[in-house]
Amino acid sequence: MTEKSNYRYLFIINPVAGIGGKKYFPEMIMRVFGEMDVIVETCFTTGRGDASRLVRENWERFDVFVAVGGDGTVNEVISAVAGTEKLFALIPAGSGNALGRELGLSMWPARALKEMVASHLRIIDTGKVNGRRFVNVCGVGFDAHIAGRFAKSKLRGPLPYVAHVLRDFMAYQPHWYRITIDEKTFRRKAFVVTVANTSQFGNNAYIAPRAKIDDALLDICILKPFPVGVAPDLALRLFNGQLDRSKYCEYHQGKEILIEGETLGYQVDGEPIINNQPLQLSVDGKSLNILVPGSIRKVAGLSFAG
Ligand SMILES: Nc1ncnc2c1ncn2[C@@H]1O[C@H](COP(=O)(O)OP(=O)(O)OP(=O)(O)O)[C@@H](O)[C@H]1O
Repeated sequence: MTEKSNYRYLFIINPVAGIGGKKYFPEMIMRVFGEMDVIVETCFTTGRGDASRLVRENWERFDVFVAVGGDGTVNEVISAVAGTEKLFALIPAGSGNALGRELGLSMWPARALKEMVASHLRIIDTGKVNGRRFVNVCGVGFDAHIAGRFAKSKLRGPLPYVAHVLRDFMAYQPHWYRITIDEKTFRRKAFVVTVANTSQFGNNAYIAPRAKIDDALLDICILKPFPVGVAPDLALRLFNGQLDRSKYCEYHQGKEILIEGETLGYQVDGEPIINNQPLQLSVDGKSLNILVPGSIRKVAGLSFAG
């Protein structure tokens, strides 16, 4: 691998992620990185799957592949980079920005860029679901339903998420699932079953507050059916990192998870997948080289093992 001072960076920018245009991003990136004696190029994605393609097509020319966008863009880039010697980095510019928030990165792209100049290497886990990688969360139930709604929406940013949740929450019916965690099987009726590598959905909604990004474990949060009157308490707990202490939440950790059920559309890092296959999940410990800023700000839920 190339010495750090000679890293060659490819910034992969999703022009439709989050709110606000991205036209000025290449110039901003070149302003910050152009002053360093490193090779830097930028490119824009043109649609779903393009970020992975851009990594693959430029594999030999770069050492660091930087996702500039939200968790969907992150997922596409890490899917091509994890399990190899190449490096991943991130400039959060999406709607939920789960990984960026988990890592304590600035939500201001210009600032996150400056912080990236003085970054250091960490090695983190990724998850796999039916052969596909994820870095944040994968889930069935209401979150998958909302991911499907959001993917069809033209509006981006955090507010459309809230609008979809408020609109569909009352009518959503919990489903039965057969869940196997490291060979122990049980059945649960659940509103949400989330399997998490990091602690949040994005926007600081901590669905799995005990998750650590490098402990070689997946955290499983089962949110059981609850009376409508409890919803404000659960929402509060979701955002203050206390959901695991609710009696409606069942919390596990494991390495191999199987989820079976009749309604198995699921979400992977916020992207909806329509599929009726059982979900086979596993953790791939220390499988992603990631550059993170030198002084990570302390945020609730951010935790590295050890
Ligand atoms: N040029 C493009 N036009 C339309 N869609 C694109 C384009 N480039 C990438 N995409 C797709 O846009 C989708 C949304 O991207 P992303 O998830 O990064 O942003 P977001 O949804 O706003 O943020 P977050 O996932 O953090 O909530 C992804 O499915 C991605 O594949």
